Amino acid sequence: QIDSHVSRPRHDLLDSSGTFRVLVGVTGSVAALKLPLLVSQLLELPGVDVRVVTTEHAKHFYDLAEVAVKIYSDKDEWELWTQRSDPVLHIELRRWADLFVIAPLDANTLGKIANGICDNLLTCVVRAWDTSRPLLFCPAMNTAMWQHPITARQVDSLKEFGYVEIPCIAKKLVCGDEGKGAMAEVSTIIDVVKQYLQKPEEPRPLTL
Ligand SMILES: CC(C)(CO)[C@@H](O)C(=O)NCCC(=O)N/C=C\S
Repeated sequence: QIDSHVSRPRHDLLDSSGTFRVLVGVTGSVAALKLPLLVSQLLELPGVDVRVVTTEHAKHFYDLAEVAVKIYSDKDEWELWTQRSDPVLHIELRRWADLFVIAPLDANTLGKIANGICDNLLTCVVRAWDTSRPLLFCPAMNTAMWQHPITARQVDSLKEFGYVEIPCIAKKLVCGDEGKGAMAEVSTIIDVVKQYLQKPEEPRPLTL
């Protein structure tokens, strides 16, 4: 249980009524090291509640203890659902969230989403996402990966689905390459999220 060894507020999906609910998706780019910063900046926005959904590869890049909100990963899906009457976590998460921001979106998960592959908790939330709600994505990958012709095709696919790109930027990357591929600055991501901060009108049933 990922909560066992860190003392942080035990948030679950029940305690965030009346707020603007932001789900952060994090995938296996080294830019995932920015997750604690992104979460802490989001928590400073008025009335915002945050949950995280992580892929397994992303876990290599951030320190769990530095993230003060609940982080859902693949095993949580299977711990929650053991029999027919149990809730389905990726469906609970798509119902809960008013906005989904995937930061960083690595090359692998970009490819999965562009093709409807849903082989983990994060991609299942995307696959079930209600496109009337904003889904923002922040690509981050090595410059050579960014320049591969398939990248532009897949980014265009996500835009056709109605998802909003927060473009990557040029930087000297951690692997020493210089060029595009770095995740947008956290301050940029926060500025974009702020543009969506009003509650949808219709009341929504709180589940779980
Ligand atoms: C990590 C950070 C944020 C430091 O400024 C920046 O380099 C970045 O966004 N990199 C993401 C690109 C990437 O995944 N490179 C992988 C191999 S070069």
